[in-house]
Amino acid sequence: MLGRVNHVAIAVPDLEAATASYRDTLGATVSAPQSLPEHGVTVVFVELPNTKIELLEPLGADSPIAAFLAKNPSGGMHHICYEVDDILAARDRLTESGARVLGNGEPKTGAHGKPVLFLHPKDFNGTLIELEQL
Ligand SMILES: CC[C@@H](C(=O)O)C(=O)SCCNC(=O)CCNC(=O)[C@H](O)C(C)(C)COP(=O)(O)OP(=O)(O)OC[C@H]1O[C@@H](n2cnc3c(N)ncnc32)[C@H](O)[C@@H]1OP(=O)(O)O
Ligand SMILES: [Co+2]
Repeated sequence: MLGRVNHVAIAVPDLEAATASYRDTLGATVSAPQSLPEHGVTVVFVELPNTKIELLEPLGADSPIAAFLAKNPSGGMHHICYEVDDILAARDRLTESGARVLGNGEPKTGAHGKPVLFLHPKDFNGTLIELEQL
């Protein structure tokens, strides 16, 4: 069911500072910031030869990353995103096996304009999983 790792996400308290670290200290290519109100985050993508790093900063009062940052004030690894060919088939298989698909179970449009879903971290060894259909 799982394809390539699309991105690894890091929640950060200060997106501008984190972007500068990756660009200026680590010498990486970074995208412009993209605000995604439906997801409650602003993101910057760091482009790597084999995958991407997604830097996430909270946006708005109900950001899903606010509680995570309250527990990890200097930031931390937040989720890993795997590519899938058929997100609805993946969702149905996961639901049947007892895994919790977050939200109402319907995919939302993610940062790349593709359908995404999230799986509860407690069902996957303490790791929040995002699935993205290419
Ligand atoms: C830009 C769009 C998109 C993309 O295209 O790439 C994105 O990536 S958006 C990214 C942000 N969106 C999301 O994270 C959506 C899914 N997340 C959620 O629905 C919630 O954050 C959550 C995972 C259900 C947690 O919410 P909540 O239950 O309200 O928070 P708690 O603090 O009570 O957490 C319960 C429990 O789970 C642990 N936890 C929370 N987040 C993580 C995490 N990222 N990784 C590992 N574990 C996590 C948390 O510590 C709690 O555990 P206990 O303390 O042991 O109870
Ligand atoms: Co993501």
